[in-house]
Amino acid sequence: MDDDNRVISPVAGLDELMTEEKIRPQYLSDYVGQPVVREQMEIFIPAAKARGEALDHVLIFGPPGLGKTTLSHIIANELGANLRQTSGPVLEKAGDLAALLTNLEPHDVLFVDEIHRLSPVVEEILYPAMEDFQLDIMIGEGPAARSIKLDLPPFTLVGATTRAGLLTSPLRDRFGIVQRLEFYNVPDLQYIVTRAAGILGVQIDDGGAYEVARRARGTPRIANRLLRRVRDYAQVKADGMINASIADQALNMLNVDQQGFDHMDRRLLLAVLEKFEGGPVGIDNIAAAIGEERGTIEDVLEPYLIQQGYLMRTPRGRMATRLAWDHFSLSMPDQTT
Ligand SMILES: Nc1ncnc2c1ncn2[C@@H]1O[C@H](COP(=O)(O)OP(=O)(O)OP(=O)(O)O)[C@@H](O)[C@H]1O
Ligand SMILES: [Mg+2]
Repeated sequence: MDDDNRVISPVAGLDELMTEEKIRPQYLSDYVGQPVVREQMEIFIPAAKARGEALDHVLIFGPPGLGKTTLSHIIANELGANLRQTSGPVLEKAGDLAALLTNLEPHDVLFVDEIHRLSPVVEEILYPAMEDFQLDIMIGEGPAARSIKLDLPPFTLVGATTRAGLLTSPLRDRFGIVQRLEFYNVPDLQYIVTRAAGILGVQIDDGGAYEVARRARGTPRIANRLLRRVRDYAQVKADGMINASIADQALNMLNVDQQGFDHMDRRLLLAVLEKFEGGPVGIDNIAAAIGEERGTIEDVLEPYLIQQGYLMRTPRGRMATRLAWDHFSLSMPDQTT
C-alpha cells in the first residue's frame, strides 16, 4: 500500500528496526519529552524497587512511533529486570501465554505490544494472572479435561496500544498505571535528532536539526528517519554536513511540506475540504474517498492533524478547521448560510 512507502509514516519499516535499536534510549534520563510520564515513572519505579515488589502493571498508549516500545524497555532496565516481549496477535492460544507466564522470574517485565489484539481466550487467562499472579488453565480435552491453578511469580505486565479505546474495560481496569504518550514538541525532537546524529556519526548543525524536527510530525521515529534521508541527500549533494538549507531542500524533495505533511495528509485534508465541503463527514466516507483503511486513518493519519488543529472530531464526523482551509489557500464556505 501507498502508506508503507511514506517517508513520514509513523509506522516502522522492517529495515528500520535495526537502526532503531541502536538509537533507542535505555534509561529514563535519555527519554526526552513526555514530562508527565517521566515524572511519574521516576517515582513509581524506585518506590516499587525499594519495597522489593513488582511494579504495578503499566498500560502505555499513543500513536505509532512515539516511544511505547522504548518506554517498556526503559521500565525493565530501570527495574533491573528481564524483559520478555510478545504481542497480541502472536498469542493465539491460551497455552502460548501460559508458557510465557510460567517462565517468568520474579519482578520480570512482560511486554505485550498491540495488547488490544489479544484473543478473548488469551485475555481471560490474563485477568487472574494480572490480579492474583495465578494461572487458571484447562489441561486436556473432553471428559479427561481438568482445570489447574498455578502460582506465578509477581511480574509486571506492560501493555502497549495505539488507542486505549480499543481495550475491553476489564483489561483496562487491571492496569494500575496508565501512561498516555503525547506528540513531541519541536525542541524535544530537535534534541532527539541531535542525539541520534551523534550516535550515527552524522554531522548536523542546530539549524539543520531544527528543520528536521519541525517537519517530523511530532514523532521521534519520523524525526530519526528524516535524519537518515537528509543525511543521504547531504552526502550526495553537499559535503555531508546538514544545515537548515540542506535539510529544507532534502525534505522538499521528499515531499514533506513546511508543516510536516506528506501526500497522505494532504489527500485526507483535501478530501474533507473539497469532496465534503469541510465536513462534518463520517470516517468511513473519508476512508472510501481516499482509499485508505479506517483503522489507518484513526491510528496513523488523523491524530497528528487533530493535535495540530487542522481537523476536529465532532459527534457528526470529522470537520476541517480554518487552519486547513488556509493551508491550501482555499476560502472557507460561509457557515451562516
Ligand atoms: N522519548 C524518546 N526520546 C528519544 N527517542 C525516542 C523517544 N521515544 C521514541 N524514540 C525513538 O523513536 C523510535 C520509535 O519509538 P518506539 O519504537 O518506542 O515507538 P512505538 O510507540 O513503540 O511505535 P509502534 O506503535 O510502531 O510500536 C525509537 O527507536 C527511539 O529511537
Ligand atoms: Mg512499538
